[in-house]
Amino acid sequence: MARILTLTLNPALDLTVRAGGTLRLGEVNRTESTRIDAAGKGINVARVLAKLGHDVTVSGLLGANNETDFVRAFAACGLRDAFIRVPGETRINIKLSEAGGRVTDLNGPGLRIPASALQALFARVDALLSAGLDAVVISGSLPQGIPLSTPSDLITRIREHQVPAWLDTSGAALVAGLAARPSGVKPNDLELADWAGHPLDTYEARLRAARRLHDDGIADVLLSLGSEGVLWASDGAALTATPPPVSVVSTVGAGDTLLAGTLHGVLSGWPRERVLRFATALAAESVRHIGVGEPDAVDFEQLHQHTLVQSLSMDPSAGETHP
Ligand SMILES: Nc1ncnc2c1ncn2[C@@H]1O[C@H](COP(=O)(O)OP(=O)(O)OP(=O)(O)O)[C@@H](O)[C@H]1O
Ligand SMILES: O=P(O)(O)OC[C@@]1(O)O[C@H](CO)[C@@H](O)[C@@H]1O
Repeated sequence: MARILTLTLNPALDLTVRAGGTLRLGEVNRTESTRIDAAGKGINVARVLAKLGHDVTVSGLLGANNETDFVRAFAACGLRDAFIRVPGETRINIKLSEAGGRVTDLNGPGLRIPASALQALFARVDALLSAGLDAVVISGSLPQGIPLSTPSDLITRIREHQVPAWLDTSGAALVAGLAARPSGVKPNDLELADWAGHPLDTYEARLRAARRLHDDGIADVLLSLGSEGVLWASDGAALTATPPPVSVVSTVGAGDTLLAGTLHGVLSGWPRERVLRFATALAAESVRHIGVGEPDAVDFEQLHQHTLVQSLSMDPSAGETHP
C-alpha cells in the first residue's frame, strides 16, 4: 500500500444529467436521471486509488459553504481530508450524457481564491511531504486568482522531497507545469496539441510530441486518446493500448481512472505492459457508467483480456511504428 496525495485546486460538484435520447438545445428536454457527485480530477483519482487499497490523502482548495457532499464522500471512500477551506461555494459542473454516448461538459471557472489560502495550501503540502509520501498527483484546472505558476511551484517542492509528482492539467497551466518536469504527465491529445502548437492527428505526431517530453526529462508521458486508447512513453520505450469494446454511458473521469490505474501499477513495481493493460481496462470499465472505474466489476478479467497492448519503436520516423 502506498501513501499518495492528490491535489485538486479546483474541485467541483458534478451534476450529471442523463438524457433519454438526444438533447435538443433551446427546447424542453425530459431527463432520465440526475445525480450530484463530489468530484474534480484529483478527487476522482483518489477514489480509484483508495479502491485499489492505497492510503490516500486529498487536498486542494474547497469552498466552505457547500462542503457537505465532499466531506460525506471522503468519509465513505476512506480518503483523508486535508483540503484548505476557502470562503464561498465550490463550483457545480454540468455533465450532459446522451443515449448515444455523447457527453457534454459545462465546467465553471471556480472560486476566486485569496492569496492567504494558497499560502496555507503550500504549508499543508510541505507538512504532508515531511510526514512521508510515495507520490503526489496534481490534477485539474486552476481556480480564479491562482497564478499559472502554481502547479510548477508545487512540482518543484515535491521534487525537493524526491517524491514523484504526476500532473494532469490543461492550457497555460500545463505548459507552465511541464517546464518544472513532473515525473509523470497525463494529457489527452487535444491538451498535448495545445502545448505542441499543432494538431496531433497522426500516430507519428503523437509519438513525436510524447517523445519530446520524455527526452526532456519527464519519465512517464501517458497520452490518453479517448476511445482510441493510450500511448505511453516511458523508460525509453513506447507502448500503445487499444481498449476493449464497451458501450459508453459517461466518459467523465475516464482519464482520472487511467492515471490512477497507471500509478497503481507503477508503484506496485509491475512490468510496463501489465500496468498499461490494467489501467486501460479500468478506464474502459469506467465509461460504462457514471463515475470512476470499478476494479471489482464482475467482468473486469474479461475487459483485461480484451485490452491489446503493443510495444513500438520510439522513433516516429520508423515505418513499422504505426500500430
Ligand atoms: N469509448 C471508450 N471506450 C473504451 N475506453 C475509453 C473510451 N473513452 C475513453 N476510454 C479510455 O479512457 C481513457 C481516458 O479517456 P480520455 O482520453 O477521454 O481522457 P480525458 O480527456 O482526460 O477524460 P476526463 O478529463 O473526462 O477524465 C482513454 O485513454 C481510454 O483508455
Ligand atoms: O475544469 P477541470 O478542472 O479541467 O475539470 C473538472 C472535471 O471536468 O474533471 C473531472 C473529470 O476528469 C470532473 O469530475 C470535473 O468536473
